[in-house]
Amino acid sequence: MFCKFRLAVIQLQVSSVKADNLSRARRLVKEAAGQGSKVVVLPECFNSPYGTNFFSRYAEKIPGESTQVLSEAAKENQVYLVGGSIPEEDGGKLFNTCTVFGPDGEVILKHRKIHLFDIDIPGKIRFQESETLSAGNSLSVFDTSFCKVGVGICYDMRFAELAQLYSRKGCQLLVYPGAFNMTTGPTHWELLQRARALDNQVYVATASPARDETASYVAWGHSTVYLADVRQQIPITSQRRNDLYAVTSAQEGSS
Ligand SMILES: NC(=O)CC(=O)C(=O)O
Repeated sequence: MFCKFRLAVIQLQVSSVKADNLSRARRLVKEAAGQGSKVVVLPECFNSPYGTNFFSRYAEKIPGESTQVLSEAAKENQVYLVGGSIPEEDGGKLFNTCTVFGPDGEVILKHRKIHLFDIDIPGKIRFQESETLSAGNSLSVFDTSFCKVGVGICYDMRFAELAQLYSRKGCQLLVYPGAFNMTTGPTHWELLQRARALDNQVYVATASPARDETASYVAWGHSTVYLADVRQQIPITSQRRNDLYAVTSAQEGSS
């Protein structure tokens, strides 16, 4: 089942002042809901600058200050709120974690970034999330009154198998809070979203922090929604040769 609804992606200005980030997010969720949005998506690291030197300083337990704000914003505005991500501290480890809240303000999902962003492009960008973060180990799907949704965070979008598994689980919308940069953004950000949408014939939505040229990590921006609504016309789901190939999850059978 898929019902029509309005989705908002919030390209939030993220500063080094956590309280400002939280109040800005709260105000914009209200504004999006006021315009009829039923599902609202915040960017990766919406409460903290994005950088390995910031994660431990901004990290919180869940539930904590930031998720409390998200819960209240979801409830006050009666929306499903995909709360971007925050640095989470749990058991002495740090994670890059997305929480999702229902219109009643209850948390319905916690997704920890599965694929850590470790890249080294000489002369351009070196970023090693694994220096401070641990990876999550679960696929994350939630139901809304409109459709089923699969969640990944930023680098997770590069892994086609994850999107394929979400699609096979019945997701018609994939959301990726993300923060690509000025090197990978221009070449891959849009291309990856279109690829995930086209391969799986699902909607894909991404929310990025707004670009801030003074930040240590300059986000590419360009939050987007992509649609590949050709399921009937080009029925690749039923044409798939499951007798020849398969994508399986180590969690298969347990979910
Ligand atoms: N920031 C990320 O997790 C991913 C990214 O910027 C990229 O894949 O490029």
